Amino acid sequence: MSPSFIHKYNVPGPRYTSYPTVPYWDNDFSPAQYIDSVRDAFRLSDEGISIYIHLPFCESMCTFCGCHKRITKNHQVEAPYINALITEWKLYCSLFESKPVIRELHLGGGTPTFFAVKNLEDLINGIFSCAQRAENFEMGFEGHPNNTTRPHLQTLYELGFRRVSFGVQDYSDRVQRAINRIQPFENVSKVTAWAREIGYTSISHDLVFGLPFQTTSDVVDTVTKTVSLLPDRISFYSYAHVPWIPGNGQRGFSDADIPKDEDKRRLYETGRAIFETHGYREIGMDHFALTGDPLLEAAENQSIHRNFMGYTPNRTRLLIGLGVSSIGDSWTGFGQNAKSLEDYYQMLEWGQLPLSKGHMLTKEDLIVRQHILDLMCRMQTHWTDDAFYFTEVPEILASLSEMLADGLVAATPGGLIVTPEGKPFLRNICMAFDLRLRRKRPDTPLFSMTV
Ligand SMILES: C=Cc1c2[nH]c(c1C)Cc1[nH]c(c(CCC(=O)O)c1C)Cc1[nH]c(c(C)c1CCC(=O)O)Cc1[nH]c(c(C)c1C=C)C2
Ligand SMILES: C[C@H]1O[C@@H](n2cnc3c(N)ncnc32)[C@H](O)[C@@H]1O
Ligand code: MET
Ligand code: SF4
Repeated sequence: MSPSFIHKYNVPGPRYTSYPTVPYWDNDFSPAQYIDSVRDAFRLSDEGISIYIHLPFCESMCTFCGCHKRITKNHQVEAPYINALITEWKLYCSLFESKPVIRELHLGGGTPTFFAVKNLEDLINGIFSCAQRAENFEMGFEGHPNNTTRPHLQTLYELGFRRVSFGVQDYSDRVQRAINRIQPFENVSKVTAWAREIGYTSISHDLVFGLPFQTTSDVVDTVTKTVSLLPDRISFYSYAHVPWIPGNGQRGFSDADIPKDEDKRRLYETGRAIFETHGYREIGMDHFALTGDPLLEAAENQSIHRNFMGYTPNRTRLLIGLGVSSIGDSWTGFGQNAKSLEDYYQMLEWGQLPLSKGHMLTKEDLIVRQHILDLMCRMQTHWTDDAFYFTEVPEILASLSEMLADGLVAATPGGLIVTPEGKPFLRNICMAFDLRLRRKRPDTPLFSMTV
């Protein structure tokens, strides 16, 4: 790729797990209105619903991590948190006229495997005390290779989990020291083998490129070790440097230690080349999978979807987020829970859903969201149908003129298609459609860099 493109287009920009992006949500959010939209979405969701459960605790702080977490070695925190999650879920169940059917359930974090097996079992049994599994339900969790035990894997398997993703990040000692995460290959190899023996059908590894001190040879080594374990899926995330997010703990290295621009892009391309040699195919912005993987099939038949959890092969109308900081999505609205444990517990004690902010989508938001989703998931969009046309389309095309001239996007009749050269700049292309960002550029840092 031409370095001049990187210099031209590498700017701060959202990852578009939602539209509008969280910083652009309305300030005057009404929980009651959001709750009504959840009820409406529930009535319409014959495909079943999705649940995301955030388990925020970790024993130690990885200093690259952008997730919402609370560091503690005190495991007394587990039981009250599990009880609160079940209380929250029962509040949702009381909104619905029939027993919820769960199509997809994901445990994320933080570190789900921080919790004792028994507590995770109580959590899942609590959820299914007032819900049932859809015929084609899918359940997955994020496991930390340093603390996932065989009983974790075995018990969760018996409860119906078939997907697991392990945080790997990078195998180099120097990088691991800089991100305060010492994690030998043996640990990853062991948990991967257990998961496979037990019968998990989708084992995924998370890697990150652009970490402090990470070199091309670190990526070669990490990716080579990763493919040797043959995970079904690999996420290869671009390091998001967002040290201004309160409490995220990104520290212990300086800006100068982080690979940038063409150096960072080279790390990605180095990894991609090795994945492709080993039969992995690129999906969307940051995923790879082996042939036959449902995510790859969904990408190929264009049914792939994107939400707060990233890319998914299923599209449900309703996503309920449980736990601190979780985000729910009723398609016409978003709602995010309180970020602090104290506020989260307090609101539940008052018998309220612990929602602290959110956004109801306007007609315009819904159209823009569809375009952004189409670009992120299908690498193209169009407005030939009146329902997808909006008055700013000519203005958006004008603002894309340089990317059109550079061959990163191409015009189609009544639409746009992202070219292979344009894929690294997908976030930039989406930014052209982001009417809320166009109207008000942020005056403080909000987003990580697009490259
Ligand atoms: C799987 C873990 C992660 C989740 N998000 C991130 C990680 C590592 C990192 C991340 N996500 C966003 C940003 C902001 C900057 C950017 O590059 O765009 C970062 C560093 C986007 C984002 N994700 C959530 C919010 C509130 C935002 C900001 C708004 C936006 O850009 O859309 C919430 C969120 N992220 C994750 C989950 C599970 C989640 C919901 C609770 C995953
Ligand atoms: C859930 C996964 O999210 C990824 N992850 C966590 N923090 C960041 C960040 N700042 N930038 C990119 N990816 C990150 C890790 O790979 C983790 O395993
Ligand atoms: N906390 C786990 C890990 O670091 C899961 C991924 S990060 C949210 O491995
Ligand atoms: S990477 Fe995982 S273990 Fe590390 S701080 Fe983030 S959530 Fe916790």
